[in-house]
Amino acid sequence: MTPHLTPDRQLSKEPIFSIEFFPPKSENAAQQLLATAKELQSYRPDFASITYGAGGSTRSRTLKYAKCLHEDFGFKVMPHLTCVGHSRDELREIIREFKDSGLNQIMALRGDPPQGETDFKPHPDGLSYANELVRLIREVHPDCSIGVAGYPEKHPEAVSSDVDLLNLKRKVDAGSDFITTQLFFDNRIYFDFVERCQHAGIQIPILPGLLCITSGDQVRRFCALCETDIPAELEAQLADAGDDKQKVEALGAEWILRQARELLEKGAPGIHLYILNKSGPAVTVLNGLKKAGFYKA
Ligand SMILES: NC(=O)C1=CN([C@@H]2O[C@H](COP(=O)(O)OP(=O)(O)OC[C@H]3O[C@@H](n4cnc5c(N)ncnc54)[C@H](O)[C@@H]3O)[C@@H](O)[C@H]2O)C=CC1
Ligand SMILES: Nc1nc(=O)c2c([nH]1)NC[C@@H]1CN(c3ccc(C(=O)N[C@@H](CCC(=O)O)C(=O)O)cc3)CN21
Repeated sequence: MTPHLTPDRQLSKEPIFSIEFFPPKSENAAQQLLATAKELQSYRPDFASITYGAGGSTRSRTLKYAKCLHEDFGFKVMPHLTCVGHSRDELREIIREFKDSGLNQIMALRGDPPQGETDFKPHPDGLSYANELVRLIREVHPDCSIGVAGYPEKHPEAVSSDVDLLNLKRKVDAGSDFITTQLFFDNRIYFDFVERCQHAGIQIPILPGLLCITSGDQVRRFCALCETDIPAELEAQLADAGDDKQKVEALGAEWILRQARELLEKGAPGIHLYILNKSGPAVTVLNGLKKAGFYKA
């Protein structure tokens, strides 16, 4: 099963378009998520994913907002699930909860180490790698569409790109349906990755993940963490814009619109936007893609 395409999009063979939320921690942040969901509803994303942070509180928050986006806004929702801090039995229970809530897509991740820790430590009765989680989801929720993460610039912990690719292949062989990539700002990196995946026998869709930039410091911090390169041209634009939030958001949206246009022109199956619960950049990108003829008005 490929990622869920809305039926009319499938008929018209339009590329996939999906958005990613994170579960809000405050009332203000919750209002922002709701306003963004409302604003993006009319763009009919094929699915909306929602992240899963480390620890117990996120379990209920991810499920709460997954249900809200599904039931109140009609999105097909793909909750993330990570192995962090959970036993196998707990993971089975969460997968069943997703299933019982009508959620039929899951992003299967190992997960980041909790804040303040540098190494991932598996739960004593838990799972160590995402390929094991893919297998567990297949057992508990056989008809689920399963997404996994791919790293065009290599996962920071992997000793080499080749080893990382073999590990991606394990996730594919365990039964995943599609790959969403880690964010990147240089399309050549994506196209090279797709080619390497093809050589490794990976045939499922590879959906490029693009980050909606909202602040220079935030993007630098996050890119340092996941070892994503910021091209010199983008860095120069960010430096030039400094703390001018409007300028940063505009140049960021323009950058990913340009990326998205080229990705789609050259055959990417669609785009996945890391929107950070904000609608502005996504609207700019989607309107730009409509204007370029990739989506119907
Ligand atoms: N929450 C989100 O939206 C996203 C989170 N991430 C984060 O990225 C990190 C990695 O997650 P995943 O990609 O799901 O992890 P993963 O389990 O696929 O890979 C983690 C590391 O272990 C290696 N590895 C994988 N399977 C292995 C195996 N069977 N034997 C030996 N080594 C293996 C990989 O090469 C990689 O270096 C997490 O920190 C995850 O939360 C990544 C993308 C999206
Ligand atoms: N290793 C890893 N962990 C993740 O959770 C993750 C990825 N990679 N890659 C794909 C998406 C992108 N995600 C992101 C990307 C950026 C921020 C970020 O910049 N956060 C801001 C605060 C955002 C806000 O409130 O506006 C920060 O300053 O950390 C967070 C999650 C979550 N995902």
